Amino acid sequence: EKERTGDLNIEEVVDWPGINLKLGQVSGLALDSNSNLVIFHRGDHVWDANSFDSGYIYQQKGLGPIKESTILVLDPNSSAVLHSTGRNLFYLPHGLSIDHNGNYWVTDVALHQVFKLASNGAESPLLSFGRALQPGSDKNHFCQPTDVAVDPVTGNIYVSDGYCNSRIVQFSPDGMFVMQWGEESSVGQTKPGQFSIPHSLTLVSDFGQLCVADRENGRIQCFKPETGEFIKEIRHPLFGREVFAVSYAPGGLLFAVNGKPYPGDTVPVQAFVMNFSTGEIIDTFIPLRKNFEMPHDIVASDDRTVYVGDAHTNTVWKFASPEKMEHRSV
Ligand SMILES: O=C(N[C@@H](O)C(=O)O)c1ccccc1
Repeated sequence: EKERTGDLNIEEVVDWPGINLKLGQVSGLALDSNSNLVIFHRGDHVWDANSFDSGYIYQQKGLGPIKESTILVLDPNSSAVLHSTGRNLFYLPHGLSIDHNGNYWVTDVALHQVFKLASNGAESPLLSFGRALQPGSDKNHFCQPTDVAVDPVTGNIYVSDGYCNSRIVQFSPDGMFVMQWGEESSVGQTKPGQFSIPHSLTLVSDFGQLCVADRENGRIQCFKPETGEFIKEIRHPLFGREVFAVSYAPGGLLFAVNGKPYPGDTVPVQAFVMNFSTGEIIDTFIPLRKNFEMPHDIVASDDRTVYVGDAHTNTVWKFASPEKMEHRSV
C-alpha cells in the first residue's frame, strides 16, 4: 500500500508531449527560467558494452560527434520544440544543468569533459573543462564526469566525477580548480564521503546543501558545498541497490529515481518524492504508459511538474499532481 502521508499523488500527464520527439538515449533533463524543459540526448550514439576499453578510453571516436541536435528546448504546455542545438559537439552526452544566468552546463562521458554553453545555441562552448578523450583524475582531467551544479549565490561550479572517479570537484565562477572531496567506497560498510558512481547533483538552495545520487551505493549524500563537509545521508529500502538521479524543487521536496531491480530483487524501479528536511518518502510514482527501464534523470519545478528521462526507452515522461490538472481543466 502506498505511503500517502502527502497529498501529492503525482501521476503521468498522458497526452504529453503529443509529438514525436525522435530522441536517442535520454541522459539529462533541466528546466530553464521560463519552465521550458531542456532535454540532453544521444541521437544515434549509444553507450553500450563496447563504448570504452578497460582504460575508459572511448572506442567509437570514428563515428564522429553526434550530428543531430542533442539539446532540445520544449515549451512546457504546447510541447513545441522552441530551440534545438548541440550539433557536432558531443559523443556521449550525460549530465545537463542550467545556471542562474541561463547558461547550459553539460558533461560528456566519452570526451571526459564538462562544457558551459550559451543558451542562444552558439556552437563554441563558453568554458570547457578536462582534456578531450583523455580520462584522468586531476585538475584538468575527469573520468566519465556525470553532472554539474552551479551555485546561484556564489557562482561556484560543482562537478560529479564520475563513473571511474569518486569525487566532487569545485571550480570558481571563472573556472579555476578550487578543491575536491570524496573517495572510493571501501568494501563492506560505506562511510560518509565515499562514492560508487556519484551520478547526479542537485543544489538544495533553501538549506545550503549539495546532494549527490551515490548511484551504486543506493543512497543520497548531502554536503555543505563550500567545504565538502558531510551533512546527511538519505537511504530507504524502497530505493533498492541504485539511486540514479536526484532533484530538489524549491519549497522543500526532493525527487529521485532508482535503478531497475537486478534479477531476483523485488524492489520496483520508480520515482520518489521526499520531504527534504525529514528524508521521509511522501509519494512514489511510475508512468501509466510504458515502463521505466533506466530512468536516468529527473527534474521537478516548484509547481509540482516533474519530468523523467530514460536512457534505455529513449523516452521523457511528464508528471503532475491531479489537483493541479483539475484546476487546469476547469
Ligand atoms: O550505466 C551505464 N550507462 C548509463 O549510466 C548511461 O548513462 O547510459 C552502462 C553500464 C555498462 C555498460 C554500458 C552502459
